[in-house]
Amino acid sequence: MQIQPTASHFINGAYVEDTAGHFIDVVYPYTGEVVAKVHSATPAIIEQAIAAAKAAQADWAARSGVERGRILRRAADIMRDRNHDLSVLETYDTGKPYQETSVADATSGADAFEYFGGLAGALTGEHIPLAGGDFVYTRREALGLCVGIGAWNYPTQIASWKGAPALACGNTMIFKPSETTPLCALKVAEILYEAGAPAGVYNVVQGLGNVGASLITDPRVAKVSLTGSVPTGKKVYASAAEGLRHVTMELGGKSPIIIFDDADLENAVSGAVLGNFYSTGQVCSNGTRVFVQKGIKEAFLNRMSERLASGVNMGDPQDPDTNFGPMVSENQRSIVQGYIEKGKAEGARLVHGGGTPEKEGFFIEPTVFADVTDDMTIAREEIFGPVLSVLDFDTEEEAIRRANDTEFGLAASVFTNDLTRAHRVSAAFEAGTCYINTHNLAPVEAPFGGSKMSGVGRENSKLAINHYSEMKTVYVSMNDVEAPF
Ligand SMILES: NC(=O)c1ccc[n+]([C@@H]2O[C@H](COP(=O)([O-])OP(=O)(O)OC[C@H]3O[C@@H](n4cnc5c(N)ncnc54)[C@H](O)[C@@H]3O)[C@@H](O)[C@H]2O)c1
Ligand SMILES: C[N+](C)(C)CCCC=O
Repeated sequence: MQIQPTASHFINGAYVEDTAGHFIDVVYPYTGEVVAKVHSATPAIIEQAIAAAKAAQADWAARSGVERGRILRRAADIMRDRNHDLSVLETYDTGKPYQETSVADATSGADAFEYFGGLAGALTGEHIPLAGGDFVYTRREALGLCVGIGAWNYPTQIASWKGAPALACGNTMIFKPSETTPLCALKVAEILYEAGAPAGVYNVVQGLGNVGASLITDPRVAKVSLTGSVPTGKKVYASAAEGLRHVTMELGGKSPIIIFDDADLENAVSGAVLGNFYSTGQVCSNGTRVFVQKGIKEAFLNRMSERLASGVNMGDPQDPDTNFGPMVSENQRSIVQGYIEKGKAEGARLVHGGGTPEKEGFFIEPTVFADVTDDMTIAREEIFGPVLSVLDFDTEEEAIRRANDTEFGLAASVFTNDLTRAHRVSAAFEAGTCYINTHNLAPVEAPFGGSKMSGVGRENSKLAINHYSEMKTVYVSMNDVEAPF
């Protein structure tokens, strides 16, 4: 497996380098070793990428949707064929276990290219008949050059979820991965080019926030789509607003899971496991505030502790038997440790985990707190690590009110066997993505995104097309022009 990429950036159909850019170390979270180095983009690299993407856009948009779609579907096939290698790379980049990456990352990227490749040929405007024979038709047109900026938890998926709808609509893209996980997006660019995307259609440049900031203030850029934290989202949104650019903001969360007494306990525990410990808790939509009705609280805590004690296999993430990997970085681990200490200090009851195992890598144990109250720091702030907080409640009204008492609104789920309650609670949730009797599934066919401070716009599904295209109205007169003088 080649970990060091051919060069740091992929621009205009080729790997390019500018060694004047400062080094970014790629650290394998399991060993702490530097496994690759990339150079941050210099102003010359940024200019090269913008010029290439801008120059390629008109020709790409002028091709038929069927042709664009064929290229995207070919890219999906290549991604599936190379799933193993892409998953190994994703594991080096993030530390997530291969057991996860082999089913959730390149496969999710391939789904996006297949889905939006399928839609590309079906993108149309409409015909609107008017009085007197006049009519209007609308043309669905690309926005132009789009910038994608990624977080570090799903580098292949984020590069694909942004690239697929953008390219399907006839836009070109410059994608800047997170500086923590710079490798996977380069493979997405390579595959798209190999699949037939013309040079300049999908480009990748490396760098920290300053590179992202330079990209989105360039007047040639029409749209920015960010996946990242709320503080970054506020800055990027404000900056995009200066140029009235289109935006999609996929930001953080502090999502609730409500478990009623009548829920299937085993399913509820499984949902809370998926919603807290998958990807070692580094998932935006995690349901980290688990509201459990008092009647089943102790049973829930006991079963959760048993499942964690017997089921977690923490270790070498490249070993297919490992199901729990390290945190992405030393820094992220110490942030999470800080929250665990705060939880203890503020009076939450530590039920499971809380420690850092004596082994190499940035590991932290899956951690469960009970008796958490709404005002505790661990119940209010996004931790982005494997820390589950159990809060108990009496009534449905109370659970909904407390679940919604947050600035975030990314996801929410309800576990109950009462059909009408399930739909009532889902309707009451202030969140963009809700689940009944499950958590954290994100098929490409369904819109994904947040409300309140968790985001603007939606990724995936047919809705994403609206976020990467705009309608031009053409009024056609079939009559003489009536004028007052
Ligand atoms: N809603 C979603 O779909 C989703 C998915 C994954 C992660 N996230 C969120 O992402 C966060 C974790 O990721 P992170 O730590 O990489 O987030 P982050 O906000 O620190 O960084 C995200 C990206 O923004 C770039 N950036 C930083 N400052 C910038 C600026 N001023 N201008 C332009 N770009 C800038 C970074 O270099 C990085 O590529 C969490 O809050 C998580 O919830 C959200
Ligand atoms: C597909 N998941 C697991 C819901 C992750 C979506 C991206 C959030 O971090």
